[in-house]
Amino acid sequence: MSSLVLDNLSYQYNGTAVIENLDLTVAKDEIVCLLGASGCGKTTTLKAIAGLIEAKQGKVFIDGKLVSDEQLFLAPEYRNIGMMFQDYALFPHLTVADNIAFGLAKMPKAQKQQRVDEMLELVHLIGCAKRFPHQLSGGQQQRVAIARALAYKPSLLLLDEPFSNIDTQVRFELIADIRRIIKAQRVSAVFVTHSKEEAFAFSDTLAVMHRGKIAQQGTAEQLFSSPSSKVVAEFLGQGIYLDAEALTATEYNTAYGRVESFAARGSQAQLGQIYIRPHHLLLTAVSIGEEGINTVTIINSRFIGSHYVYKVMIAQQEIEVAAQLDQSFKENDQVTIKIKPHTVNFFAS
Ligand SMILES: Nc1ncnc2c1ncn2[C@@H]1O[C@H](COP(=O)(O)OP(=O)(O)OP(=O)(O)O)[C@@H](O)[C@H]1O
Repeated sequence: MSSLVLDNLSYQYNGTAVIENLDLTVAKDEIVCLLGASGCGKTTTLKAIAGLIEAKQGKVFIDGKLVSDEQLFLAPEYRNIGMMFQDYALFPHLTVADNIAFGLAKMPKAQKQQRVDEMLELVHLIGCAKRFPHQLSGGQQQRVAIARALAYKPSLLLLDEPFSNIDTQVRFELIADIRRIIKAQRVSAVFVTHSKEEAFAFSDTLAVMHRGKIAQQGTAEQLFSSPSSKVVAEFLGQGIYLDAEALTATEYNTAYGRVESFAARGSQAQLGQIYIRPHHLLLTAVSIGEEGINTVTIINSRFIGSHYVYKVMIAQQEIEVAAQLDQSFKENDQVTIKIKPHTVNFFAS
């Protein structure tokens, strides 16, 4: 059974559609990231799942139970969800232990103490039980927040940009740690962010949102290598479009030579564009007799320790290409560009 199903969900603010016919499924024990540009409707979707807003169009099921549709609306406290936000939202006047125990009011005292101890151990804060939130670092406060959200064993955890107030230096350690904690508790989660790096590090699958809809859901590798639309391709990484003509199912002709694909083209169309990412490109010195063929100019060059990064202009679009240390070029050098064989993303025109 899925932990969460959103079926044809829509929501408007003052008559403006913010979520439109959105479908999303979160499997048991899965962490799904809602990823998308600012204003695409991520937080609104999370609020509709939590019951913080009433979505009258479409259905929300949590653990197979209908919690919201045109007629029914269950308040957040009846949805068995845990929530975690970017501003920690801990109670400042309560100790760490009391913050964690907050949702366990109805539990017998001894059991409550045991659960708080378990959670403190899980988040590595055993020695901090009697401290107050202001005596903790940002990362420690988020550990308390996750302990509090998980203490009453919710079916589903909702996280809205929980790492954005954490220093970049410790952020990715905290992300790995909170992922470990969620996996250890076998809880499903929906995580909202606009950061691809956080999404890659934290989630099992990504759901890219665009204008109130899920554009595509899949693993990072699936979305990266087989984006279903230009929106997904562009969101997942810097690249450029080249006009292309399909020659065979696996070969294309472009202004920069022929490109071979590892996978057959999905569409019947012959004309369109292919999306090229930096790692598909190879820059080499111009060989004698090949001057002018597939050449580009180095706009600028940066040495970053393990390799060089060269900015070049291809089909009126700038792109930065990494090259090994033995490929040393300087500004204004002419170089030959080659598109390596790869799984080509072709979009029919
Ligand atoms: N209370 C509100 N009243 C009116 N419009 C709102 C309200 N809250 C959000 N919106 C609008 O709804 C749209 C979606 O907002 P939402 O907060 O869901 O986006 P988001 O994808 O989470 O963005 P961000 O990454 O910037 O947090 C935006 O255009 C926003 O301005």
